[in-house]
Amino acid sequence: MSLLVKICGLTTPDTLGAALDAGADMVGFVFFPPSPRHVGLTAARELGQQARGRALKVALTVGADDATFENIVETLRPDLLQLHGRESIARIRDLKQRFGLPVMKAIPVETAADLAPLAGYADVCDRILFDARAPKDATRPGGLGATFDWHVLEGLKLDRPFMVSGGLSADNVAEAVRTTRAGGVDVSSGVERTPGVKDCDLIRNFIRAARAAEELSVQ
Ligand SMILES: O=C(O)c1ccccc1NCC(=O)[C@H](O)[C@H](O)COP(=O)(O)O
Repeated sequence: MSLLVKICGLTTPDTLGAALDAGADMVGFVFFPPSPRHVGLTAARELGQQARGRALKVALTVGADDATFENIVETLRPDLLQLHGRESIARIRDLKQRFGLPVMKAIPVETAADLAPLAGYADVCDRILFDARAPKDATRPGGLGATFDWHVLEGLKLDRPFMVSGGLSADNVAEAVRTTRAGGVDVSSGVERTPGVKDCDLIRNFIRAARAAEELSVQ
């Protein structure tokens, strides 16, 4: 079964090109100013044109308002909206109707109790991303390079495709897929030399390692 591989937090043409050339299925762009990976609208337009037709473009936001989404849709032309804030189910329905785009909701995970809202989100979202819950003092809700206990997802029965993220790297991605049986993997810090600075070789190594783990995914 094929495994979706997402490289998130891309900000430059060369690292985006490395991800595309290495066969990333999804490329993520962060629209959250406190993030070291935040992209402005001019860069979003240029990177979006570079990725068009080569991978799914994912726009990542945190509690964004409609005007922000309108600017992102006009410049990046995303294929998928990834919501990392406290977006309600009603807000997600509204966004899907307003922009006509599929939505992937990020669910922060630390313990099994964090799966409580899952059913409601799975009813309205097209995909689910399980990510490590950020510490209370974090300056952003994701992209922190920390794993969560993947056994929390062991045996999960979900009628929506889901991805696993949080602290993934070429060294642990196979174990993450083996434990969670996720249909996709998502990485940001694990392909960076310093926060926000992606490394082409790390990107290539991660994608190679994820492809090697594909047969472990049952989605
Ligand atoms: O990446 C960010 O800077 C970010 C900022 C605000 C909200 C979410 C963010 N990233 C979300 C992602 O999809 C990351 O790829 C995911 O959290 C995994 O990140 P990492 O642990 O660094 O691989």
